Amino acid sequence: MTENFKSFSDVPVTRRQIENCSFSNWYPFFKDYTPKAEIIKPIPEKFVQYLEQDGISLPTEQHTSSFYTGPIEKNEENEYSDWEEDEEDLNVQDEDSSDEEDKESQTPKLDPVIDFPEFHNRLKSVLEKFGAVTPKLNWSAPQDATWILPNNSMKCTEVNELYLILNASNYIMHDLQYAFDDCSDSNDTKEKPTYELILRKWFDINPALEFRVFVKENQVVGVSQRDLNYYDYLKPLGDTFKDLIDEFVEDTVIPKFPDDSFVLDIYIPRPFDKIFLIDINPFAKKTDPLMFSWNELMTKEKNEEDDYELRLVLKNNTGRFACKEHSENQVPDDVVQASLDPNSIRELAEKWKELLAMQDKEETSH
Ligand SMILES: Nc1ncnc2c1ncn2[C@@H]1O[C@H](COP(=O)(O)OP(=O)(O)OP(=O)(O)O)[C@@H](O)[C@H]1O
Repeated sequence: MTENFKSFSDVPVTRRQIENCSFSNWYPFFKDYTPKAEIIKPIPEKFVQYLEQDGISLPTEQHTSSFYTGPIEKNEENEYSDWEEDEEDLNVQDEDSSDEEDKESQTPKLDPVIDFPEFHNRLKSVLEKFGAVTPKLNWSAPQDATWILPNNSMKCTEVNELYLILNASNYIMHDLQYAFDDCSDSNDTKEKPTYELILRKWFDINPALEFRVFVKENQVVGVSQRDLNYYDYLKPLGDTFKDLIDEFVEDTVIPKFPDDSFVLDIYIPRPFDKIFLIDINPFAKKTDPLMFSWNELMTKEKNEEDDYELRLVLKNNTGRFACKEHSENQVPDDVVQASLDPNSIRELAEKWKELLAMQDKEETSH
């Protein structure tokens, strides 16, 4: 083990390292290995404000979404609600805050067509070119907000879907507000990053064939399955995957990527002869270690055969790792179904209210 990595708390991550993982900084090096993408950089300041504002206001041009029924309000935690109860709750606040809210509600919401029309048209033209896209900002994709789209995925085929999913995501807010929070040199400069929007052409990915590769000081120290479900066909393919990963890291990534420790997200589709690069993350706590722990990765040394572990969910440890990521996505099936149809969402709201009223009655009678 080298002196640089004694224990997990000793791992410094710098602003530069985070910036190196920003999509537009690595994409030009690995274009041949990355699914098609369009980078919009810089994005207009007004669009950043639009993402940060309370609530979602969709463009004033004709709404084409079949599921959009009106404004959706965001609360302080960037969560959404259009229940009346919440509005009533808000009224029981001290005068100052209600004044502030009055002011806020009087502030006109930004509107893409009026406030950033060129950017809005650019989004539409990329959608036309690619057919379907999945968005991300510099580092994060809105994986926590798929519940807001009818297909319950990050696939966007129209511009309103882009606005909805980006606005609903806390992961997107993280990129906007906390990107450099854990950096050892984050206090040196308060300078904000140059924000970018990435529109990746959609393709159907088999999650079983996505892997996360941990590289420490130019050595692969571990590879984890990314989707933590059990797939019986993965184990016999282990050696094939490792050969491809070794070659890709040594011959393609290390010669071009500026840091010597990093984490790759890769995809190895059939017939298992090529690697696609999905993302590069910092070798740091903010990157999910998946089936490893960070302590384990930090202290990992190659074994005698100069080998590392490809960790898979096995039949006998299915329960240990099987969990749904991005738990925000776990909404009741009724809600997902209702989001497909405006009438159903109204019915669901009514039912919900009735249930709450019944519950209230029961509680007061006890
Ligand atoms: N072009 C694409 N088409 C369809 N799905 C995609 C595409 N690119 C990425 N994905 C899916 O989106 C997921 C998230 O993408 P990505 O890793 O870039 O986001 P992220 O926010 O950096 O995630 P994490 O925080 O887990 O690293 C990928 O695991 C993959 O399943």
